[in-house]
Amino acid sequence: MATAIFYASSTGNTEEVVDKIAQKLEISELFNISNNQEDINKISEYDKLILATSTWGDGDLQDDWDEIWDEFKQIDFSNKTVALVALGDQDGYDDTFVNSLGTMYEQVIKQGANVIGFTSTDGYDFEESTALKNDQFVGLVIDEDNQDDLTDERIENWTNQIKNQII
Ligand SMILES: Cc1cc2nc3c(=O)[nH]c(=O)nc-3n(C[C@H](O)[C@H](O)[C@H](O)COP(=O)(O)O)c2cc1C
Repeated sequence: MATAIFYASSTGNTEEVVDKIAQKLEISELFNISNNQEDINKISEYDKLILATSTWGDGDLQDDWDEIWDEFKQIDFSNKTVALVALGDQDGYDDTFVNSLGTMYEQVIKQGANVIGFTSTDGYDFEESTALKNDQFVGLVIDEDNQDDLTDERIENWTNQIKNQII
């Protein structure tokens, strides 16, 4: 079965990152839930998924994810392999850095997901984040506000890391 990416983006940063990931992994099934929140219902049709969000407010999920969150919580993720991506700003929000990733991770594992694609915190500088497990980020973390020069390399490394499990 094909792999799909579901994402939402307020100012376009996550969208840009998702487009690059899709290109690297040759994934053509992309669903922007900022355009159509109903698309969330299609998650059940895939057993391999990449979910991407940015972080807003005080470590919150991006607004469109937030709006469908009650529905999202009902999705059964058992037998699904999931890789997570989050965008944040480690300088401006160093005590809630990519907390949206932590929120998404906790929810999908509660619903039975096999989450892959953890990454090192080397090269990031922040005080606190809920997106950590055993000192690793529970997905790919991108900071377009402070480290956009590292984005392509981070995407390259991460897509190579997950390729065999997600495609
Ligand atoms: C008002 C506001 C609140 C934010 N809150 C957080 C936050 O709590 N933690 C974090 O890591 N990033 C935070 N960010 C940074 C965004 O997640 C970041 O700019 C991201 O690249 C936006 O992606 P998008 O355009 O796809 O929505 C915030 C940005 C703004 C403008």
